[in-house]
Amino acid sequence: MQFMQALKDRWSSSNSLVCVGLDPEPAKFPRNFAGDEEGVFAFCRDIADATAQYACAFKPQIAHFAALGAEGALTRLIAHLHAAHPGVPVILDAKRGDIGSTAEQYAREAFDRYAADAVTANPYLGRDSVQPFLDRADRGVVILCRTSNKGAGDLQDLVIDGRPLYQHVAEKVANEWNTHGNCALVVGATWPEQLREVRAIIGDMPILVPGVGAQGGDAEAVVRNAATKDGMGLLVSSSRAILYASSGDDYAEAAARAARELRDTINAARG
Ligand SMILES: O=C(O)c1cc(=O)[nH]c(=O)n1[C@@H]1O[C@H](COP(=O)(O)O)[C@@H](O)[C@H]1O
Repeated sequence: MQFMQALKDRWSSSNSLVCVGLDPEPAKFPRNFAGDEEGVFAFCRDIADATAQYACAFKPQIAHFAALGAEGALTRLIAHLHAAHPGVPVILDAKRGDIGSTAEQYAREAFDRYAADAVTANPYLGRDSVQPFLDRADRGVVILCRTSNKGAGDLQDLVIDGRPLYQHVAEKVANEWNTHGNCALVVGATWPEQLREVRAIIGDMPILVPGVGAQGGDAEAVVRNAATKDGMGLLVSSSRAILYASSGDDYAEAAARAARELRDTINAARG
């Protein structure tokens, strides 16, 4: 099924806008998990299985696997997510983008090697650098717009033709790049004002919103500023606050509780 349709179906069936981020850091694992490929896979699998009922999507972060030499765990994890939670789209957070011939390999990596339903992409090399992702009409392309980090404004806020660069990104993606209807944008939860501005530019296009939980973003403000009129349109993503809610034997229950609480906070704000 197409990523966008799968996401819409999942928003409805789960009644949740929570995206569960899977960023393994073995130093934070409960003591019975090793930091090897098997431990990384088993920990992420347990968290995913415990939180799936509260998730509209999963988002594994590729560097957290690759830095450990645990790409095999990432392959196994995504295969497990598809098999055990077939309705939940998987977004590979890789923030790719490069000259066309290299971007083509990145698209193959995300969609064919890892079988992700969507991938995050960096637009700053221009359209041709994300075209191989855009061309895969059945997969999602989640493009950085106004990132959650402190330095986001260093470049993304530079004013060109009277508007900050991130607004140009929003406009270009919505009006020019989204020919297959498979694009979404990334805007950090740490920037509620910019979320409101981006929503005004892009209509109903989905926004991936990292930055709640460990980065301190306000989930209620995210919903108030950026939900679509029908109370959808958002993937509010949290990694560490869910993954490492407890380092004890109750790690899976604690993760489920953290995901449920985030869902409930969001749903209360959706009204
Ligand atoms: O594309 C992303 O997912 C992303 C974009 C952004 O602007 N900020 C951001 O934090 N992320 C990712 O979202 C996750 C946030 O993790 P937590 O702060 O632990 O919830 C990390 O995997 C980041 O790489």
